[in-house]
Amino acid sequence: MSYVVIKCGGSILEQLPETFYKSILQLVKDYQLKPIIVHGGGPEISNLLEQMEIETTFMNGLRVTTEPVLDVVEMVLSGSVNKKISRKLTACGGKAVGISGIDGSLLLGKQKDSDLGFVGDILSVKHDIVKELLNENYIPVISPLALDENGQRLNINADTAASAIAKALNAQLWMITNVPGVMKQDKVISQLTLDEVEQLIDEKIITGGMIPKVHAACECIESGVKEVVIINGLEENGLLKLASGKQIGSKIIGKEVLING
Ligand SMILES: Nc1ncnc2c1ncn2[C@@H]1O[C@H](COP(=O)(O)OP(=O)(O)O)[C@@H](O)[C@H]1O
Ligand SMILES: CC(=O)N[C@@H](CCC(=O)OP(=O)(O)O)C(=O)O
Repeated sequence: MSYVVIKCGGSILEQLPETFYKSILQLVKDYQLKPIIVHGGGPEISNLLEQMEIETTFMNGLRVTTEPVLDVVEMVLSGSVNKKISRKLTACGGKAVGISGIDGSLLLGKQKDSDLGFVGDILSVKHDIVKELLNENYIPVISPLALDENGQRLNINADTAASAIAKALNAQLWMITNVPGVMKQDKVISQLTLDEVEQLIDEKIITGGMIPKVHAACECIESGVKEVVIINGLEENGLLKLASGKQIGSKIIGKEVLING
């Protein structure tokens, strides 16, 4: 059994069909994989903030997080979004358990940059709770919050949280989003090296929410994670295609693979 972290982006969550959740269960049954879901919820947070007339801004794809914003982030991520995913997996016959990165002291973070407020980087992952759930055949569904060493809550970008968890478990990382991968001039780039990622950011071809995503992907690859791919959640049987080794979406690789020697 090997682990796979499936990061579900808020950009696509509302549109994921029932077959997506069913295929998560099929990964267990037919491919001997142990899935761990890490989810975002950026658009849902922005919607509620707007309804509450709380202003929200982003810097390089990360939400500037004041105390009132943090309350909404926790409410949306660990509340409605987390429970909705658990409910959908349960409705398909899965054993899902929704937790946040705070539960079981899973994610220890530290404030990233004072300009971003309560936004964190991950210092360590205490994965006991995840392993115990997996051992009992539960599917962990994790929302991206962390505590710092003083017990302060931190808002963690979901790609960053997924990457840290994949690294800690030496799991594959599949990032599910609303685009077919990293795009350049309307075409998907099927393989990208770490250097190419930086170049595309410099050229402003990779922008916004794709920046934390590719950075999280690169960190994983640098620390030895076997496979990191970015795919569209609406790709038909996308998860099963990945499980059977088919090349879809964008794969982040350490260095160029020379096909003919
Ligand atoms: N080069 C690029 N290729 C594909 N998407 C890009 C690129 N640059 C920026 N993006 C944006 O990144 C978005 C995905 O990031 P984000 O909205 O944070 O998604 P998620 O909620 O799934 O994490 C895409 O919808 C697209 O608007
Ligand atoms: C620090 C930071 O930006 N946190 C994100 C957490 C949710 C997230 O990452 O959701 P997506 O995967 O849908 O983008 C936020 O507040 O929107």
